Amino acid sequence: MSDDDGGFGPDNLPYGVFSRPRGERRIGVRLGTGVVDLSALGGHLAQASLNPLMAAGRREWTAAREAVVAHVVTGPPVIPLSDVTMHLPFEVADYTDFYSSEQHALNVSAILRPDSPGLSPQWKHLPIGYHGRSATVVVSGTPIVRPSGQLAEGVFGPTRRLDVEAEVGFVVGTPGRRIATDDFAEHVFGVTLVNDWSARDLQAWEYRPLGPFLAKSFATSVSPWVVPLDALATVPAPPQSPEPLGYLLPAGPAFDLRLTVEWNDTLVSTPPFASMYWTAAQQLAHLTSNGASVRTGDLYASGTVSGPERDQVGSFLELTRNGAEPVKLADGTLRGFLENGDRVRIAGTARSVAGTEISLGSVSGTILP
Ligand SMILES: O=C(O)/C=C/C(=O)CC(=O)CC(=O)O
Ligand SMILES: [Ca+2]
Ligand SMILES: [Mg+2]
Repeated sequence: MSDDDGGFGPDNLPYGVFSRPRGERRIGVRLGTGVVDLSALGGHLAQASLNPLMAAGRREWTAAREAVVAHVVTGPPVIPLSDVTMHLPFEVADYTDFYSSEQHALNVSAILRPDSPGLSPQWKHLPIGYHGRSATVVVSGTPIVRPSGQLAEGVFGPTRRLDVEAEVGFVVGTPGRRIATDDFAEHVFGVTLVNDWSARDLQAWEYRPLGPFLAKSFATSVSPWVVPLDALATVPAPPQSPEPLGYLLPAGPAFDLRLTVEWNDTLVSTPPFASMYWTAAQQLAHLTSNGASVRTGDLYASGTVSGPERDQVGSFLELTRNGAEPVKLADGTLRGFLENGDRVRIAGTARSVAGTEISLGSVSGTILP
């Protein structure tokens, strides 16, 4: 990452939607510490959301990126981020969350189900997921109000085990159904960072047998920046055994993304995305394999990203062993789960197709009572 652009140089150019005071929403790309207004380029770039561009398909995406790169080299004005408000960059259609980190699944199982630790029998045969709530996907910086709910039998109140999940989101551009893994890049527009906030006490009480419901539907935060697939270098997917069924093959590309999790400005974890078991192409193939359709603006998230080390986990449930082993923050205070006023920032870096280190931006949220 070069010092002067902070990972937001001309090899990156993630898209976002910004406004200036009393101004309308516009599409821009991040350049250094500012944003370049793309409205002068016209067409799908002169809109208030990324959806029209996302709906236009892969050829248009590549053409738009070429036009943006050509525009950026002419030295256009860069509006400082401090002068703009960032918005949700696209209208979220459906939101789906997967569970594709083997290490995360093993950790959670050992912590929450010590009587039967390990992967569930289908785990290596299909990418497990659930359908979430798109209406509560919010842009980074939106305060997160501590949810209330049933915490245990006869107890309704504010969650005492509010947690984060560091994830990578994939944004669908072109609609489709029964999408082959080879067609991943025809349908997926780009990548954004996701924090899938989770209330562990609600979750433990409500989730069997149908899975997460209110424990995760209250808020999901996303970065304001969508990094186009065209910007990202790919790496080979990790080996899978047993071999998945044919509709999940070939596995498709993997991405060497490195995340960081900061709790009140203390770096507590560095989750490695390259270690994910199921690829984003397999997740999309599975999601649509029954004939279900995806549409422009669908967001699907990887699942919590956890590596093998204690300081590589993507949730505080894992980091603090369900609160039993608190972490010490830089100010000397101890934390098991989130307290009111706490702030979490998930950031990430990637390798660009040009071989440079680029930033995925960040997703932050502060907890309100
Ligand atoms: O294993 C469990 O009981 C629970 C797991 C999760 O809460 C994780 C989830 O939402 C899916 C993921 O992010 O990997
Ligand atoms: Ca999740
Ligand atoms: Mg959520």
